[in-house]
Amino acid sequence: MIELSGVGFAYEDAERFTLANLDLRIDAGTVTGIVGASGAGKTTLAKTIAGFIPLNEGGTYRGAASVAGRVLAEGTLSEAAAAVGLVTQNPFNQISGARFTVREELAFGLENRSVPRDEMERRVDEVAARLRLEPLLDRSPYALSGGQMQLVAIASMVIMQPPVLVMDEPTSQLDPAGTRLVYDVLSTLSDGGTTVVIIEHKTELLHEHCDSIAVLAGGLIVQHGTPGAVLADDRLTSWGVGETRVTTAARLARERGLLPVERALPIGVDDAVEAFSTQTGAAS
Ligand SMILES: Nc1ncnc2c1ncn2[C@@H]1O[C@H](COP(=O)(O)OP(=O)(O)OP(=O)(O)O)[C@@H](O)[C@H]1O
Repeated sequence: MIELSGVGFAYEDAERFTLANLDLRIDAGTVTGIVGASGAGKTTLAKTIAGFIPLNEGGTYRGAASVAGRVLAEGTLSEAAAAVGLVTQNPFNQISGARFTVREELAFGLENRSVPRDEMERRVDEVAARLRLEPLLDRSPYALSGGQMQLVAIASMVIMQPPVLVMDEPTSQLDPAGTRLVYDVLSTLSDGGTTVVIIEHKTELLHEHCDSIAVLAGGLIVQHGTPGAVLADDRLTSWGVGETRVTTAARLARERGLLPVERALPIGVDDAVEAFSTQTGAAS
């Protein structure tokens, strides 16, 4: 379980706290989406869950953040990295720079943990198959497209099998097929007990794949609940979060009297079909 209690953080020389007295509980083995306006502090929250804040970032920190009962701030950065894998927003920065091929890059973290060679090779093959990286294994990590680099950055974190995986906009450079691949891998990992936290602007994806969604605004978690409850919340756009296209269409339909005002707005296609079928049935 991830538990943040009264967490506040102000970057060095910043005029205000980016995170202000923030509380958040995330159950183990779930997939949780974090949403919020640009600049709301989502990346800062991701770094806090991973222990990078305060361990590797100057500034003013308060409160307590724990993962599986351990306060990461009380240990070392490498202990924190073993507990929480963080896939950062820019995959280029995540490439070690110490290895010549994607295969070696994927094995890099395992080498540092002295994982036996045969197990290392098995895990490289497994993650490469999962994320369709086989054709890239002998290429230089720097000779990849942005999307390919993003998949390698994700794979190099997934291969470490951390109990918690935090991903900061992991599909920002991926096409729909790559995006689906990543979300399928995340679902499989969470089925296996991994806790996944994902920062993502595409609310359709969060609706499909998350157990819960938390909204960050004004340095606080202002709403946390099921995707259905959060994405249908009338305050969503005022928090700078985009509703799904289905919800937008349903809202227009409601304004034109095609859906009753008391009915919760649908979020996904299946809910919409049900909402409009019921409506048609009631009207006939
Ligand atoms: N290293 C830093 N030093 C000083 N201020 C920072 C630093 N990183 C972020 N900030 C500030 O903290 C605030 C939150 O930034 P953060 O990147 O966490 O937001 P975000 O919600 O992830 O934004 P986006 O959706 O645009 O990625 C912003 O005002 C930003 O300018």
